[in-house]
Formats: sequence, structure tokens, C-alpha cells
Amino acid sequence: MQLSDLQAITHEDLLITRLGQRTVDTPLQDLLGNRQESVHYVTETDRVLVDDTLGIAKNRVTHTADLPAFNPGGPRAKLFFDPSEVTAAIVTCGGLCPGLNNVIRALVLHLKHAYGCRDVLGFKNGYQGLADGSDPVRLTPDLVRDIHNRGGTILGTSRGNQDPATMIDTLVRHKVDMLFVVGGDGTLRGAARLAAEANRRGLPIAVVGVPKTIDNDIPWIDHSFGFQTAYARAAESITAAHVEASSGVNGIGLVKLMGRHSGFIAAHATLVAQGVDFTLIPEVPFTLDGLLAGVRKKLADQGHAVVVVAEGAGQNLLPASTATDPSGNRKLGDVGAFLRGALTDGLSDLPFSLRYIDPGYAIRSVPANAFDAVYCTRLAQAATHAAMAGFTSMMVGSRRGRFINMPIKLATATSNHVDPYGDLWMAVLETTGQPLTL
Ligand SMILES: Nc1ncnc2c1ncn2[C@@H]1O[C@H](COP(=O)(O)OP(=O)(O)O)[C@@H](O)[C@H]1O
Ligand SMILES: O=P(O)(O)OC[C@H]1O[C@](O)(COP(=O)(O)O)[C@@H](O)[C@@H]1O
Ligand SMILES: [Mg+2]
Repeated sequence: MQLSDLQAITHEDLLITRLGQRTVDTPLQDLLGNRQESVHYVTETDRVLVDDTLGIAKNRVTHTADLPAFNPGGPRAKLFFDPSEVTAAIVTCGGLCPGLNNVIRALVLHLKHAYGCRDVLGFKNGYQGLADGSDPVRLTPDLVRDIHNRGGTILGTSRGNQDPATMIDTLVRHKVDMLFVVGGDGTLRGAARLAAEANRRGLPIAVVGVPKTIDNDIPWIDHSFGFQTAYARAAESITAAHVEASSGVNGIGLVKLMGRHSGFIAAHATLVAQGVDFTLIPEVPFTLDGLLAGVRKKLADQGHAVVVVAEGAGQNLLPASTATDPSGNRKLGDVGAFLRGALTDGLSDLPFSLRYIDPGYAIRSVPANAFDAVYCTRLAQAATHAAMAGFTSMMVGSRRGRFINMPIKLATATSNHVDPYGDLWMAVLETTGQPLTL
């Protein structure tokens, strides 16, 4: 997120689409009755400020009459839907991510137990299950009881475009009132098209997103769910590489981590594991000569070197490709294999041993850790509250620790990247000791 993104935001960007008037009393009245405004809770009429520094906020006041702010997440006293008549549905899309089953479980339990919804359906295999005529599964509290301890998604997932009109036909056929889409940037773009198609037909179907991705590339929110679990697992591979490298003669540990266009996993895993000498991310270009000289110096100074590379880093050094995956995401060149070859060739005058570790899918197929488990539950509850209120084409998330409702349009307008001039990258540079540019 750049300052220019913040400055470009308008009040219009922050407005949540509503299906209609809210006239139904919430069944959560007992829970809500005694709540008082505090630093932990704002009522639905309050707003969560976009900015968090006085300088930026003041600057904005000179330009606008009001401070731009997000619609706060949380339960509403009056609902658009009558929960006892609601059929809800869930779909999980895109790459796997720790916590998918936690979100499914929390959605089902919250919808059924807190709100007393009639039915919760699960469409199988991502958007494909909304388009291929297959029957959804009926999700009951019994069915989802133990799923939060497992990685993956019990609903299955997929990549690949589907026709929004066909998917809306499916929702209509199954009398779905609200659809929870659990996915990343691509999924959210698909969700916006679904909401637009429902709106075009005058159908009161709420489409609410829950931000999933290990890459943490969804903007405006503190982080997506699953990200922390993924980088914790990635750090274990770095530690292994460090042990191997520091136990060999001129040992080099090379670790490739996921992260297509955003280097958050590599940056955070570096800070967790420590002992990394060079962290390479998509946002910060490097040269092969710079890296080779750096590794050579580390071997001379300390007898080993550890390099962590995000999969999207150094793509300019690899043959260009226009190939895409079924969702339209560009297929990347294998920077890990490239660096393994380049280090082996470039240091051939030295005795050294190179150990290459690519944990690959292992970092995203694990169950959610404690932190993500809490976040998944709270996101699912926030999503349920939002859908019941009749909000649509929106995503839930936490921003500076507060839950917010955000238009999908805003969530997909930009991407979250490691800021090469920001605190996180500075912390990485301070930890690795690598030069500003390689
Ligand atoms: N621009 C888009 N419009 C509509 N659907 C999209 C768009 N981009 C991706 N999708 C669909 O969303 C689903 C997940 O997208 P993908 O990019 O694979 O994962 P993620 O949601 O994790 O980014 C796929 O079924 C894909 O076809
Ligand atoms: O091989 P797959 O399953 O297509 O996914 C690989 C990609 O999925 C990710 O793990 C996450 O991407 P999404 O959040 O877009 O699904 C990337 O880090 C990685 O490049
Ligand atoms: Mg994506």
C-alpha cells in the first residue's frame, strides 16, 4: 500500500452496497443489548478511519470536509434478511490456504446457532461447483465439528473462469439468499461479477467475501487469513537451510518460497527464522552479479550463506513467458532452479556445498495456527453479520485490529506489496545485513 493509494481514496470508494431496508429484529438482541461504545467497539453509525497518522489525517482535512472511513464490521440490530428463512451457501476458491476449514466451520456454526438459519449449503470445487450442475452438500454443525484441525478445504477448490449468469442460475435454483466466497483477489473479482449479475436481475442475494491468501496481497486489511501460518511453516525450511549451510564447508542454503507478486512470506519468514543473509522479493530487483558477490563475501567472512527467494523475485533474469494458469494468473519462471544453477556456476572456483529447499505446497496445506484460527473465526462471524444486514459485493477484514466491511471494488483496485521504502523491508535489511541494492 503506497501513500498515493491512500490519497486517491474517495468517500464513494468506501460505500457499501445494500440490498434494501433493514426491518427485521436481530436474534442476537440479548448479546447486543448491553454493549457500550469503547475503543474495542463502535456502533454501526460510527466509522473506522482510513488513516492512522495525524499528519496524513490533517492533510486530508484540508482537502475534504470529512475524514474518509470504513463501515465498521459487526452485528446490526436490524437485519435485511429474516434469518429463519435464510438459505446460505459457501464456496472456497483459488489456491489452498491454512484456515479454510476454520472459516467454513465458523460460518456454519454462526449461521445455524447464532442466527438460526434454515440451511447452509456448500458448493464443491470453487466456482466450478456453481457452474457444473453438481449438487451442493448440506453443511450441518455435526458435519463440520472437527474440520478446523485439518488443512485444505472440505469443499474442494479450483481455478478457472465460470460464467456469472450460470452461477446465479444455480443460486436461484437452490434458493440461496447469501453466498460467502472464501478466496483471494481473483475470487473477489468473480464475486463482484456475481453480485453485479444478481443486481442486474433484481435478485436480493448478498455476496460477501472472506479474504484468503498466503501471499497477503489483498490491500487495506492488516493481513489475509492463513498468511501467518504459512510464513511460520516457511520459517522452518529456512531454519533447516541455515543448519545445513552452517554445518558444511562453505555451505550455501537456498530456500524458495511462494509469493507471486508480493514478498510478504519471504520477508516475514526471514524475520522469524533469522540467520538469513539475502532475502530476494518481487518488489526489489537484484542483479546476479550483485548476489554472487554478496554470497562470495559471506562465505569468506562467515563460512556459510543463506539465501531466501520469493518465487516472483528476479523474473527479469528468466526467459519471459506469457503462459497463464486457468484463472489467468501469469505462470512464473522457476527462480529457485535458476539461482541454484547460477550460484553453482558462478562460484565454481570455490569449494562449496549448496543445499536447495523448496517447501512448495507444504507451507499452505497445514492447519491454521492459533493466531489464524482466531482470525478465521472472527472473519466468519463478521461476514455473517454483514450478510444478514443485507450488505453485498463486499469483503470483511481487520484494519489496524478493527473489523471493517469494505467494498470488493476497493479490495481489487490495488494489490498489497512490500514497500521497498517501508518499515517491513527496513527490518528485513537490518536483520540480513544485505546491501540496499544487490
Ligand atoms: N477477473 C476475474 N473475473 C471473474 N472471475 C475471476 C477473475 N479472476 C479470477 N477469477 C476466478 O476466481 C477463482 C479464483 O481465482 P484465482 O486467481 O485462481 O485465486 P485467488 O482467488 O486465490 O486469487 C477462479 O475460479 C477464477 O477463475
Ligand atoms: O500451483 P497453484 O496451486 O496454482 O498455486 C500456486 C500459487 O498459489 C499461491 O500459493 C497463492 O495464490 P492465490 O492466493 O492467488 O491462490 C501463490 O503463492 C502461488 O504462486
Ligand atoms: Mg490471487
